[in-house]
Amino acid sequence: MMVSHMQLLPHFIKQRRPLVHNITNVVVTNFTANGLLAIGASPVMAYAREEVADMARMAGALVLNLGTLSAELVEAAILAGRSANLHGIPVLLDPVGAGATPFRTRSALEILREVRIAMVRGNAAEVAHLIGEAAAIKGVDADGAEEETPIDLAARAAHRIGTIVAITGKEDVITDGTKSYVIRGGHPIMTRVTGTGCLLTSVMGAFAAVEPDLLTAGAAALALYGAAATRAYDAAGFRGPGSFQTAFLDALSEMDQIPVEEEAVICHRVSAGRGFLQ
Ligand SMILES: Nc1ncnc2c1ncn2[C@@H]1O[C@H](COP(=O)(O)OP(=O)(O)OP(=O)(O)O)[C@@H](O)[C@H]1O
Ligand SMILES: Cc1ncsc1CCO
Ligand SMILES: [Mg+2]
Repeated sequence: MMVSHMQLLPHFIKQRRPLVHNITNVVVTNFTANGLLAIGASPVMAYAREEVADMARMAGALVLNLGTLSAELVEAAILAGRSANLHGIPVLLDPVGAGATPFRTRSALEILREVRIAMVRGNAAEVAHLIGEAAAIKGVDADGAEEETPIDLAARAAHRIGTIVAITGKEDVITDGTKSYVIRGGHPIMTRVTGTGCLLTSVMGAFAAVEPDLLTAGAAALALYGAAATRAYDAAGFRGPGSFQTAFLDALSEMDQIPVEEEAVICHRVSAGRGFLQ
């Protein structure tokens, strides 16, 4: 079922054009809107306290991103999140820079307390800080080549926070604490284009809007996003981060025609809450 079912989801997005309400950061706003449009979703950015609850209620998913944080943004995120919770709409959290300042960590934790979050997506450092494990992050070697697969960290976070947790990097992992996927794809050039992580969280929101099994939705989004990035890098005429960003938007618009290799998606089951059996 796995990959073949995942492969259907981009078609559903193009058919249903789900509204994705983003409360996001000023750096990635345009890229996020264009990326969501490319896959066939309907993006909206709305921040005013006066309207966030009404907008969230109409959406297929709500994405909260803490990249350019303020007290007002946290307030709006909580109002929108509570409205989404009330109406059964999945809420995703991108805790950008958690751990970088106390305000960022505190705000992410406050949102996790006040809103029922379905999915958290961040890099390993951000997720580790959310569960107070900053010191436990394994280092990357000098070339950044040997990053540890953070599957156990993701599972601990899923248990402690009580959400699905996705950690991205060289390899992506996603888990609900019981079942997990390790996904290979993408390209290192993605770290040289700002907002590839932020857009990914919003793309996961679009997938969550069309697939009620949120772990499957998240894994499918990671796999197809990575496959689109690989296709973009391979596209003729690639010269650097600028042309990659353009090629990536083009590849995202063809997501429904990009095959995901079976070997790129590995499913594991948690054994007794720690360690994984394939
Ligand atoms: N070394 C790498 N090789 C392949 N893909 C990568 C690599 N690093 C990141 N990616 C991909 O880039 C995307 C963004 O992940 P990343 O972990 O960089 O997010 P992030 O740190 O939140 O980024 P940002 O904050 O800039 O939005 C994911 O699809 C991930 O798979
Ligand atoms: C560069 C930057 N600063 C705050 S948010 C952001 C975009 C990546 O999340
Ligand atoms: Mg990020």
